[in-house]
Amino acid sequence: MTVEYAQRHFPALCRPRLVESHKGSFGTLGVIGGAPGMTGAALLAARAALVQGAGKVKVGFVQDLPFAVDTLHPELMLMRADQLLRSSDMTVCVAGMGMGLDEKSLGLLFQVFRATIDIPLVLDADGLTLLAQGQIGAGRRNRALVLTPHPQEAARLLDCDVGEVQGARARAAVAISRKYDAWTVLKGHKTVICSPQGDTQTNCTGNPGLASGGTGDVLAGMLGACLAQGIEAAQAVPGAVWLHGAAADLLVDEGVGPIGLTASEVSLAARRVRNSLVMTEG
Ligand SMILES: NC(=O)C1=CN([C@@H]2O[C@H](COP(=O)(O)OP(=O)(O)OC[C@H]3O[C@@H](n4cnc5c(N)ncnc54)[C@H](O)[C@@H]3O)[C@@H](O)[C@H]2O)[C@@H](O)CC1
Ligand SMILES: Nc1ncnc2c1ncn2[C@@H]1O[C@H](COP(=O)(O)OP(=O)(O)O)[C@@H](O)[C@H]1O
Repeated sequence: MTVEYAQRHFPALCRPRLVESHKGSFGTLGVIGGAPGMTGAALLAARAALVQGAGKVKVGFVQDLPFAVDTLHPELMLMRADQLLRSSDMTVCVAGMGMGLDEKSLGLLFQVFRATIDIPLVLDADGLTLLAQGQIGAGRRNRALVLTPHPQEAARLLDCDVGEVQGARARAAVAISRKYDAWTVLKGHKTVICSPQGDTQTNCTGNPGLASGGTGDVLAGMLGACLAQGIEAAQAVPGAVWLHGAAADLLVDEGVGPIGLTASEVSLAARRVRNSLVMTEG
């Protein structure tokens, strides 16, 4: 990880906050996910977004409210997914983490696509598995669609074998971007990022400490937060992936992991990395 690399490639991520900024300057992120048994997936994404600088973060659970407040982060606004989808102030949406795969989840995803035509949408996890079923078309959108599959989800999106994805990762990422007219983040060792136009790049940060449940949810939240802060997808997408890996690398350098590294720790370390980029800007 070098500060110079980030400042050269993702200058928008390294900009200091304007002194006259306010919470409205950094967007309102809606996180939709967390069906029963996977409440944590939505919380991980939402908490990651909060500490990555989103102005306000709302969580729409795919279940009745599991609790009235997140005691670790009471800053989060908690509601049911249908309530969040009816609110009009979301400026970016992140959906799919622990969303479930039943009919109710499919119906919700349909509503998510409908409600987000004019705002960026980051789709992860079960959201991708549902999209791969083909009943919902990504459709025409006015703002970015970002798909963040791990190799198994990529194989579902392309209706092929995971071995084929891993055997030609860049080709798989391009195929997903073309099929869905979207940014693709094909996760795993050396994450491949592909623009909707088919241009690929390979991320250079990260380590096997990230191979634990929930780190992908954290990445989705970070991506949403960067987009909510008004950073264009061309920098927000590769920038958030770089930050996420750089956070894990920092933790390993400090002796936290790779064994036993947790997603929550990555989230907090990513805040430190992000601020270190900003503070050292000349
Ligand atoms: N705390 C929580 O509530 C958590 C909930 N989660 C949710 O659990 C649901 C199921 O997600 P899963 O991803 O576990 O299930 P999937 O069935 O989508 O994928 C799991 C399988 O994908 C394959 N795979 C993943 N990464 C790979 C790689 N780099 N190379 C090769 N194969 C790879 C492996 O065979 C793995 O067993 C999602 O909705 C997810 O968001 C997870 O995010 C973990 C944390
Ligand atoms: N060996 C590895 N090297 C680098 N990054 C990894 C490695 N294994 C996993 N990751 C990263 O960790 C995250 C895992 O995401 P995902 O598989 O969706 O997990 P989850 O669904 O449990 O949150 C991705 O960002 C992926 O790129």
